[in-house]
Amino acid sequence: MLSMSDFASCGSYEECSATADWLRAHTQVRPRVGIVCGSGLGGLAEMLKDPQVFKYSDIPNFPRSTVHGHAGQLVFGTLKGKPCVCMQGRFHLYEGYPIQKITLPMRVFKLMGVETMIMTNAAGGLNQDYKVGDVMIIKDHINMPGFAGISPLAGPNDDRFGVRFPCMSDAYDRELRQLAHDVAAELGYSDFLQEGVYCVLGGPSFETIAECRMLHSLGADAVGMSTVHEVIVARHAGMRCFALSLISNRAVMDYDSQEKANHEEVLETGRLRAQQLEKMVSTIVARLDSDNNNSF
Ligand SMILES: O=P(O)(O)O[C@@H]1C[C@H](O)[C@@H](CO)O1
Ligand code: HPA
Repeated sequence: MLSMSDFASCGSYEECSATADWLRAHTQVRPRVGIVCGSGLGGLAEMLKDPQVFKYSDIPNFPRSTVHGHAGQLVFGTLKGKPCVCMQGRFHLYEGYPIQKITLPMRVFKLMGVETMIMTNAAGGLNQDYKVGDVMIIKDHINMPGFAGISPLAGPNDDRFGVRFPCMSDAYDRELRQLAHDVAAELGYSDFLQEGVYCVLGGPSFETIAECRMLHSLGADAVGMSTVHEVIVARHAGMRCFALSLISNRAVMDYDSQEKANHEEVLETGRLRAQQLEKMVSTIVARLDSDNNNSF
């Protein structure tokens, strides 16, 4: 159980610096790219060469992963020659952590030198054109917990990370999205590639039919329980963000349907698309320097 003072220090500059210092002392890798693996997508971490693996339970100030399909370890290594850090497992609001704790790794990565974040997740498809197994480039989000005042940036702003009122209209980097389209076309993946709006809810219950209908009518193409909080903190700290949703199931929109969302189906879809998703992410990482004028 966290005390009030634990809550106050969650995600603070001092806490994040202590974690970044500890990691720097334990690995030679100075990552420029951070990757977050969604449910069932942990195989992304296994692409890293010369991996150095830290269990979350061994890293100061890191929460533990509690969800099946989230291994709970941080992997440092290189991907296509680029120094990377990969979260093999993320944290979710429904696990009971303060939202600032969920997003602490983003600030730690920033302090370690990460410039580009690539997030992945599993999500329910609301868009009626989407099929299970489609991969959606996130172009924008709807932050439902944010409407209720649940924000990782709530509380005093620390200017060392970013400004009090960060802009979110450019949260998902336009050039990286274009790069993903180009890479998918080259790999022959365009048939299952989509681009759309991701809506985050608190979970852990899946949505009711009425909720799915409402979210769809609001303009959401996919619904999930993660990513957005990480993106908000990463953007606040000035990192570029790119995010992919694997449409692991179709959200139930019809009262006659017998379909029921379940975590096993989510993990199974991850297994089916894992290789292609890994290929797509690694090719994007390989191209980061030449196609996006960044400073590798
Ligand atoms: O971490 P992600 O967003 O991929 O996890 C999704 C949302 C829930 O945690 C879980 C539901 O199956 O998968
Ligand atoms: N709803 C919310 N989160 C999810 C879903 C869903 O249908 N599928 C995977 N994560």
